[in-house]
Amino acid sequence: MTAALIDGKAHAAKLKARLIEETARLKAEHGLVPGLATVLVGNDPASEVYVRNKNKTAEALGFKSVHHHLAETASEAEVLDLVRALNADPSVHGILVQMPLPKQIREQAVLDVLDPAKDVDALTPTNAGLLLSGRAKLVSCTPAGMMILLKETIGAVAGLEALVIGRSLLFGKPAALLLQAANATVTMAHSKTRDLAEVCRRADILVAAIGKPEFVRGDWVKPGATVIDVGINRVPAAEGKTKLVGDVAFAEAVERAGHITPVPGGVGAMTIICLMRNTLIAAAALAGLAVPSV
Ligand SMILES: NC(=O)C1=CN([C@@H]2O[C@H](COP(=O)(O)OP(=O)(O)OC[C@H]3O[C@@H](n4cnc5c(N)ncnc54)[C@H](OP(=O)(O)O)[C@@H]3O)[C@@H](O)[C@H]2O)C=CC1
Ligand SMILES: Nc1nc(=O)c2c([nH]1)NC[C@@H]1CN(c3ccc(C(=O)N[C@@H](CCC(=O)O)C(=O)O)cc3)C=[N+]21
Ligand SMILES: [Mg+2]
Repeated sequence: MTAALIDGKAHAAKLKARLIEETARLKAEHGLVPGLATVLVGNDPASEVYVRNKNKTAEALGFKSVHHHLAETASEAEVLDLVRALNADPSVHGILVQMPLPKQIREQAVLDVLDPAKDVDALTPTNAGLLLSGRAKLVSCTPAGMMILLKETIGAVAGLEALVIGRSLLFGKPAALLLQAANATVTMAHSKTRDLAEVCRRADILVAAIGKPEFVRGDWVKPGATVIDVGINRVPAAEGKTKLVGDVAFAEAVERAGHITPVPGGVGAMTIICLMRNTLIAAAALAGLAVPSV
């Protein structure tokens, strides 16, 4: 059996079209222009590319977009001051602080000052807690993108065995909560999990967010399962070039899975557009308007 590919780009394009319409409506009816501020600390080339793509997409939707780039050596106080200034800026509705941060800066300290109403990554304790309570206003971008792809490709996940490998605040934890809220039977695995291959073989939905290239092998995949590959790993390729691979050995897994997300062009392609959706939702909520159902 060869799996059907889940086309993240196509689903992202559909959501983008709806967001363009809704952004135009907010502007025409309420004079509201959603504003996204991105903060990058340091010079990680991959992070620079992603943050640039976030600003470009914001502009393509008709958002206001501002970028703040701080030096690798920036102090925690500098980052906190910047976040406080963005909290206070009424033209900014979404603030994204690209992770990871240099080691002199505690991520927790940054998330403790970030206004939850502008926390479009949903990383603050308030938004994480609201998700836990089933009352989330802003949902983490990549997990939200995963849920859209699952709904559009396999429909209901109720009663299915879902496995999430990885337990980060950015992906694994919120992804597991969303799957559980959709009535999947959820297992969370991590670096201390014993016999991961056997745990994987039970999963109807196998989600890998590990950060290790092609770690999940094809024979770990239950035949017919839906595989969501969150990993983004740049590895050496032919002729001194590099290429992106996921956390799943795609060529093997595609022979066993029912549906699978490629890397790139899978769930990663949904992340940025879900960030824009959160920025639009945050802008409407901060302006006291009905939250658009996009
Ligand atoms: N496509 C997208 O939009 C996004 C992609 N990513 C990508 O997803 C990947 C994961 O990132 P992120 O969620 O931030 O996770 P982290 O990098 O913060 O953590 C990795 C997780 O994987 C677990 N892990 C590590 N080694 C193993 C192992 N041998 N077996 C089982 N589990 C293991 C860790 O377990 P433990 O907790 O025990 O240490 C940890 O929970 C990265 O490649 C990242 O680039 C992330 C976010 C968005
Ligand atoms: N505060 C914070 N929020 C994040 O959401 C966040 C972060 N920090 N740190 C790093 C990870 C990683 N991440 C990705 C975003 C977009 C793609 C993406 O656009 N992927 C495309 C293109 C990949 C490519 O061609 O390079 C794809 O998979 O098709 C991937 C990964 C967000 N992250
Ligand atoms: Mg740090």
